[in-house]
Amino acid sequence: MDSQVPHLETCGKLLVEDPLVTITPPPLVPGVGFSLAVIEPLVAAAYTQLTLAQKEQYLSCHEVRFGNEGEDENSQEGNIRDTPSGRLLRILRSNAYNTRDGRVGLYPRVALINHDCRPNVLNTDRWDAETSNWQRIIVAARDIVAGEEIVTTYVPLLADTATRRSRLAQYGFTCMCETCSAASTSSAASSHDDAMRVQMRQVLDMLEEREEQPASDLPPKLLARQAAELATYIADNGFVDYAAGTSHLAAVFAGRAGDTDAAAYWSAAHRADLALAGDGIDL
Ligand SMILES: C[S@@+](CC[C@H](N)C(=O)[O-])C[C@H]1O[C@@H](n2cnc3c(N)ncnc32)[C@H](O)[C@@H]1O
Repeated sequence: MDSQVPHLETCGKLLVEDPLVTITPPPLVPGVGFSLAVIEPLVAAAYTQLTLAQKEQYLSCHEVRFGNEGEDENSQEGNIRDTPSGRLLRILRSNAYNTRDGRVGLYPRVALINHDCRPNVLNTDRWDAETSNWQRIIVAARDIVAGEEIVTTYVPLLADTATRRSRLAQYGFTCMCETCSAASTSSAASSHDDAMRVQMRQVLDMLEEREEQPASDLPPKLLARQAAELATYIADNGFVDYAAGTSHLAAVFAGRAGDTDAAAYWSAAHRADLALAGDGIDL
């Protein structure tokens, strides 16, 4: 363990980064994704605007290449050509984040962070009026001991192992984090973990729908209990990407059920979840 690396406490802001490059992608093609052929010249044009040092930073980012991609025109997996702009596009595909205004950005330092299905940081974004950029912010979601790897998630975590792995395939690896490795053993604990993630996703979808369009088919007290269970599950598991949203739902449904104590409790939890990313931004 490296004694020079400090022990990081929950809420510690680890990294704030401006995008090196952003592009506005064409509209998503349903079932296909973004058209790589349209994005390639956009990336190449953005790259030419960079300084030499920035270009080096861009090219230092990890590049995922699938099988014989670039060599075989009939390859089914992305098939980005083996050209300089093809390489730029592959780097963007391997590391980019969507910004909240519909753009796609490359953040080279954030891009160094590996994936884990139980991450230890919140990885979010914030509008920076000074630079007119969506900055990415990395915040410790729990205490992190010196020498422990900082890990984020590349995919939604309220999904079972097979679903998470299939979404991670676009990054060119099979996740073997502790959670996924346990799933390979088909242990009861891991089956339970998978089942809970899926069940909580269903509860989240149901509550989000009912928040928008209240329906009278379920009693308010039952909805409040389910929202509180969901928010507690998210907090207990450290799935901070979902924390602000689920504490908000727990406060809303407690209020609708007339439980003022619970509404106050979850409102305070919601404020704390927002504060984790700083500036009270809504996740
Ligand atoms: C955004 S980059 C992360 C930084 C990269 N490891 C590097 O050294 O620059 C994503 C790539 O890192 C690797 N990676 C990230 N998380 C991983 C994991 N849990 N298991 C195996 N490979 C992983 C994969 O090659 C993936 O395409």
